[in-house]
Amino acid sequence: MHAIVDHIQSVDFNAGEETRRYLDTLTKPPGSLGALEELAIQLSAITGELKPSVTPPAVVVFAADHGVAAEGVSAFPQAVTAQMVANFANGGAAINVFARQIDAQVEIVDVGVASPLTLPEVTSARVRHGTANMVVEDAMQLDQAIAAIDVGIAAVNRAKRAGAKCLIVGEMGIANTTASSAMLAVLTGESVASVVGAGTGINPQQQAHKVAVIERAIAARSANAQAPLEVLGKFGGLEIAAMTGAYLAAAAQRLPTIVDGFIATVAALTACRISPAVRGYLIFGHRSQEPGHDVALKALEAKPLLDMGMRLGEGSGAALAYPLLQAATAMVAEMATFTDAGVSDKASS
Ligand SMILES: Cc1cc2ncn([C@H]3O[C@H](COP(=O)(O)O)[C@@H](O)[C@H]3O)c2cc1C
Ligand SMILES: O=C(O)c1cccnc1
Repeated sequence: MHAIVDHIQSVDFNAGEETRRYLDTLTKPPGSLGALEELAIQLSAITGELKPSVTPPAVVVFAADHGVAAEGVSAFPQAVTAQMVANFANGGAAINVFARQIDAQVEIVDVGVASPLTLPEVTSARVRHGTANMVVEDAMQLDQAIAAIDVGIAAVNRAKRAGAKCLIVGEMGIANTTASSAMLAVLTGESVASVVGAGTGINPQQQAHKVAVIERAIAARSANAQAPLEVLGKFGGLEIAAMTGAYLAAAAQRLPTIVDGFIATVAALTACRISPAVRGYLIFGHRSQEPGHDVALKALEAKPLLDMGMRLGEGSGAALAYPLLQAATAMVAEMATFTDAGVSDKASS
């Protein structure tokens, strides 16, 4: 991890400004393509190129289990994590469908599922068989969090070597909205009640219980909010750590990265707390319905591209946003300039 962190440089703001000036020479009123123009500017700052490509994209989904599931914080049992990994391997999950739609290669990585799994389609990189219950003890040890971060780094390096020009990171792990909510409350100092949501669909009574479970864990663990790795180790998940590593590696590789929903954004916040320069490489795909997502987005000063009322994870919202990145790059590469098209660039007064 440390070698990668040392490698991360700020995005190239000069390349971004060059694209901003070029966009004003294209045959449209200046700024009229709104957020698409900002996206083009960011993609240039990330890659250092005026006309970058984001094709092909790669999807990496990290799966792991959570000891805190034993507290009854999810609407679904822990066994669903492994069952969904098999579903990913068979190509039947939402992320498989959306990945096919955008011609993305998909890698599924088992970084810590609790039960045995032997699926040839799944990369086996298990750091431990699920985390411990954060109410009782630290979810994992610091060296395990770092090992899981390294799993994420390795996966991104593989995607990059395979030719990926854009990264989409997803997760699967029953009870991971509890882990993410605990991390976010500690990292931001916001109240637990303000970041907790229904996750897979618990009722208001179960949600009050989820808040109480997290409050008990936070009181018992006494983490230093200024130490992101410690917060990750005490409350996080192995897949959240791997996602954190993936964002660090993507920044080191100058790979445009689309952040998915709530869990992904908490991992992104963790990566940015480890290395603030990561922020410039991140594009936020959508606004999740999970209430903590707004808190996490605000902490990152991020504005998501889509608002679809989704609350799934897996990288689904990021995959849906990907065509907007393609549109931004096509706009820069293919639109005619005022000079080329013989169109007057003077607004009449
Ligand atoms: C069938 C199914 C597919 C999923 N795909 C993603 N999640 C999402 O739901 C889980 C988080 O919610 P909670 O904290 O309430 O358990 C994660 O696995 C997340 O990826 C799923 C959940 C289920 C049940
Ligand atoms: O936004 C997400 O990532 C999310 C929300 C609820 C359940 N799983 C994931």
